[in-house]
Amino acid sequence: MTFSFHKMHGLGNDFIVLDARKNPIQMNPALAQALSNRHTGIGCDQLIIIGNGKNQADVSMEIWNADGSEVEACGNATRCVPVFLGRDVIISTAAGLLDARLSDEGACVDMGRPRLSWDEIPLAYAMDTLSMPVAWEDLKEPTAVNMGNPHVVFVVDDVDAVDFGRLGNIIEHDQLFPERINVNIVMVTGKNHLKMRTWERGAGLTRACGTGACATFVAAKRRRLISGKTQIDLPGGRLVLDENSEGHIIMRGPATYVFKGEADWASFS
Ligand SMILES: N[C@H](CCC[C@H](N)C(=O)O)C(=O)O
Repeated sequence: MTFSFHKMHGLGNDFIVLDARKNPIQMNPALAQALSNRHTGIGCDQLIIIGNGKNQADVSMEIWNADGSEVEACGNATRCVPVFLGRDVIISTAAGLLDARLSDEGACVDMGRPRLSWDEIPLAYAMDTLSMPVAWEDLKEPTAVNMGNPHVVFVVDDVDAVDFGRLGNIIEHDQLFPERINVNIVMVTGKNHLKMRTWERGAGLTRACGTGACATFVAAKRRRLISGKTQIDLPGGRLVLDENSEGHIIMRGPATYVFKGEADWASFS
């Protein structure tokens, strides 16, 4: 039985997009992992399933990491949905309703309000989340932010000098994080200008992480490293972050449609 898929990416954070609005798809961890595998499958950082929305949502969005874990939010994929559909949309996700609109650079999305208390991240026990009293070698005193998914943000002098492939993996799986964690490192490169990298929960080092950029913006603002609209440079390119009058995080940036493909479900069982 064959199916169509669409390859898209947000600054190189790449996705397999499945349109399940006419034919519902029952995804599971093993199948998500098989489809995401870059050697034996189609290959992606995350698998995105677009379904029919209900109530005020135009569509629903399911997000599966390459390791097969289903997660609550994906900023770069949220920008891809209006580009895929060719119109502005309200998207229902496990993290709530998201407003995603086409824009000159690709898309502009309202990623909602960050959650900042230790039990909303979540952490395994109570702790100040602005400057957490913890360290992993030279990465210390991070800020924790939940953007629908959990993040920690470390401020460093040089993001390119960090052994991030090793440390990111260690931190992701630390028992302080009962749901694991996305790990971000950031440096200030100018007034309201940051440079960052992300080790993603369930996907490892990626070219960009949209919710990571949102969490990093929130952390930098809380630490008074920036004030107002901010440009953030990620390995795959640039995002523009701001906060609206309701405290929602607004993210603008590219979203790219690459190609449509056909495959057979039997190849991934
Ligand atoms: N790895 C993330 C999900 C994908 C987020 C990222 N690709 C983005 O653009 O926000 C997690 O496990 O929470």
